[in-house]
Amino acid sequence: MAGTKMASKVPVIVFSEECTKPGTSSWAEACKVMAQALEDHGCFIVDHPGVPLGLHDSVLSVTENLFDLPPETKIKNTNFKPPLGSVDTAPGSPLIDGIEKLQECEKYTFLMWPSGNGHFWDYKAVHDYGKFIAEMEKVVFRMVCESYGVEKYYDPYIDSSTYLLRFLKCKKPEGVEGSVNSIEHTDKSFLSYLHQNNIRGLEVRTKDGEWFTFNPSASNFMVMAGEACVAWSNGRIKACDHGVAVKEESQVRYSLGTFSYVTGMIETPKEFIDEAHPQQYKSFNHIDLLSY
Ligand SMILES: O=C(O)CCC(=O)C(=O)O
Ligand SMILES: [Fe+2]
Repeated sequence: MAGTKMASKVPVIVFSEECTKPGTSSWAEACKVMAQALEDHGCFIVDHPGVPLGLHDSVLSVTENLFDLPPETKIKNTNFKPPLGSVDTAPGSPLIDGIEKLQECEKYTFLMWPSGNGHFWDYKAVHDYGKFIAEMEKVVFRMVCESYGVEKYYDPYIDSSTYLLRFLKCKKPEGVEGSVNSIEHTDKSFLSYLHQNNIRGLEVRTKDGEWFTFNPSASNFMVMAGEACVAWSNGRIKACDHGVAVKEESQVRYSLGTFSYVTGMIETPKEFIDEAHPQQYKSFNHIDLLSY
C-alpha cells in the first residue's frame, strides 16, 4: 500500500514527502487509512522520516534533566492545568502549556533553571519539538477534514488550537512482580501525540478489545483521538482507550505527551449531523471539558 504499512492492527502511516502532499495518491490512501483507524481504534501511528536529526535525543535529554531537578524547583510551575491526559498530573509534574510558542518554552526554562546554565539549547529543543508536533497536526487534521468533506473547518480549528506538553517518567521498582500499570483512560484533548524513549510501556485498546503495545522509535508517534475530537465528529471518531504498563525492571521510561486543545468552542460541523446521525453533543468550551 502506497505510504502505509500494516505492521499491526494499529496502522502505521509513513509521513513521507509524497504522502504529506495533498493531491497525491499516497495522500488519498493515507486519508482513508487514518479515518478508518480513528473510527476503529481512535488511534494510528505516524512513522515520520522527517524528524529533524537529533530532536529525539535532545528533547529526551531535557526530559531527564527536568526530572533530576529538586521538587521545590519543579513546584514553581504553578500552571496546574486540569488534566488533558490522565497520567501523573501531580503539582510539579513538568509541563509546558503553549509549547508552539517560543516565549512559553523560554519562560518555563528560566523558571526551572533561574541561574541560566546556558539552557538556550534546552528550550530551543523543546520549542522545536512543539513546532514539529504542531506541523504534524496540520497534516493530520487536513487529512481528517478531507476524509469527511469538512475542509472549511480546517483553518478556524488550526488558528485556535494550542499544545500542552507533559513530560512523564515511569520506573518499575526492583522486586515488583508483573508490570507497573497506569489507569486505563481516554484523554480530554482533541488529539494526543505520544513519543518516548526505548522502554516500551504505552498500550492502546484496539477495536476487538485487545491491548496493543506501541513499539517506540525515534521516528514513531502514537496519535490518539481525545474526547473533544469524538464530540466534534458527532461520535464518528472514537476516543482511544490507553494506559501505560512498564514491565522492564530498573529501566526508566521517559515519555512526552503532547495534547492539542482549542482555546474556544468545540462545535460539531453540520456535515456530521443528519437523520441517521442526530447531534449527540452540544457545543462546549474545550477548557470547560478539562475541568469536568
Ligand atoms: O506515557 C505515556 O505514553 C502515556 C501518557 C498518557 O496517557 C497521558 O498522560 O494521558
Ligand atoms: Fe493519556
